[in-house]
Parts: sequence; structure tokens; C-alpha cells
Amino acid sequence: MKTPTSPFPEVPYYLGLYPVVDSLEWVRRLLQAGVKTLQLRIKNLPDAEVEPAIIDAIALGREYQARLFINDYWRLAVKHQAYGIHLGQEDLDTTDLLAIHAAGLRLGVSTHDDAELARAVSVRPSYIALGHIFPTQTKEMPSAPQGLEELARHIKQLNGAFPTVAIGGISLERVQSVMACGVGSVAVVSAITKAHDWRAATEELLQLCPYRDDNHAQR
Ligand SMILES: Cc1ncc(COP(=O)(O)OP(=O)(O)O)c(N)n1
Ligand SMILES: Cc1ncsc1CCOP(=O)(O)O
Ligand SMILES: [Mg+2]
Repeated sequence: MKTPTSPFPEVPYYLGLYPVVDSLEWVRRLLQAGVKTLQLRIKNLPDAEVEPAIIDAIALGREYQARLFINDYWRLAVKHQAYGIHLGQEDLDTTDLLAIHAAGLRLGVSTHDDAELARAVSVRPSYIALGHIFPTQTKEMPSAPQGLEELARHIKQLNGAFPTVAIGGISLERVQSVMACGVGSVAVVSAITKAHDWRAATEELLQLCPYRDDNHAQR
């Protein structure tokens, strides 16, 4: 893993509500609903198949002045100048971080434990994701949920040096307890996409997890 000699571009500490969705349709709906930070997470398709959705999602993100992160497809994200990219720990071994950095894209990195946190810190990404916090039905996880105590411990350990995003099993009912740990953002999938009324759920989540543009309030 070749690491850039300077940090990845900064993002606000309080990125706010951060829905992670798997289609252009969801990207459009959520932007129209006022979401300002989101991720397009399409899994395991050939680049050529996913490229049209990535191009359109990036264009929509720009139109709504939102922070749209692309999961996994870093080459396409660089090619089409996305706002940012989200990568997992395994991705770090196979990704050209120097190319992402040179292109000026923001980078978010997943972490699940102390060792992964240390590795993420060494990359100096734009934000660090911490999870999974609670059991989740959305993704098969090899590790146990971290829980709130571990989340709070990791956030304290980072001491405001990086914006943080909590992910995994975060329901509407759990958001406040997650925010109380000092995290800057809450990433959700099913709390929105499986909600009985996704608009109402998004509205409530936006209120509970506000975006703040005062860069690095924690630093
Ligand atoms: C905000 C956020 N946090 C964590 C993840 C998980 O990313 P990754 O470990 O790369 O796993 P996949 O999402 O690719 O299955 C995420 N996507 N977003
Ligand atoms: C992509 C991902 N990475 C860690 S947990 C997760 C899924 C989160 O989905 P949900 O909010 O439905 O638990
Ligand atoms: Mg990934």
C-alpha cells in the first residue's frame, strides 16, 4: 500500500445523515429530500455495467451540491471526478491511493477494530467509518458488532483528528444514542430503504443527525 505524503482533502466533521444506497433512483430521491451526504454502493458488477449509474449519480450530486461518495469503483470515481470514494480495508491493498489523492478526491475508510483503525489513520483519509455498531441484516459481517462503548472509545482515541461515521444496524430509535458517542455522521441503509415511509424516516433522521458546515468543529 503506497500512502500519499499529505492527507486526503478535508470534509466537515459533522457530515450529518449519510444514507448508503444501491441505485441511481435512491440517489435522486434522497437528494430531492434534502440529503447532503450519501454513498452509491453497487456491489460486484463489471465496471462497464455500473459506469452509467456512476456518471449520472455524480452529476446529480453536483447539481444538488451534495457530497456523493462512490463505494468500491475507485477508477470510475476518479475518471468522472466524484466528490469522494469509500473503501474497505481489503480495498486498501488493491487501490492506487496515490491516484485518488492526485485527483483530489476525498476518501473514507472502513474500520472494525483497533488494528484497522491504526491502518486507516496511517492513510490520513478524509473520514473514518466505524462499524458495524449493531447487528445488521444488510451485509454479512465476519466480526461481532462493536456496540456503543467501543464506538465511544474509538472516537475518544481519535481525539477529533478525523471526521467519523458510524455504520451498521443504526435504526431511527438508535440514532440519538449513537450521536451521543460524539460521532460526526451516521450512515444508514435499511433505516431508510426498508422504512414503511422512507420520506418521513429521512426527514426525522436529517433532524437527528444534522450536517454542520463549520469545518472540523471537533478539532
Ligand atoms: C460509510 C460506510 N462505512 C462502511 C462501509 C463498508 O465499506 P466496505 O468495508 O468497503 O464494505 P462494502 O460496503 O463495500 O461491502 C461503507 N460502504 N460505507
Ligand atoms: C455496508 C455496511 N458496512 C458495515 S455495516 C453495513 C450495512 C449497514 O446497513 P444497515 O444500516 O441496514 O444496518
Ligand atoms: Mg467496499
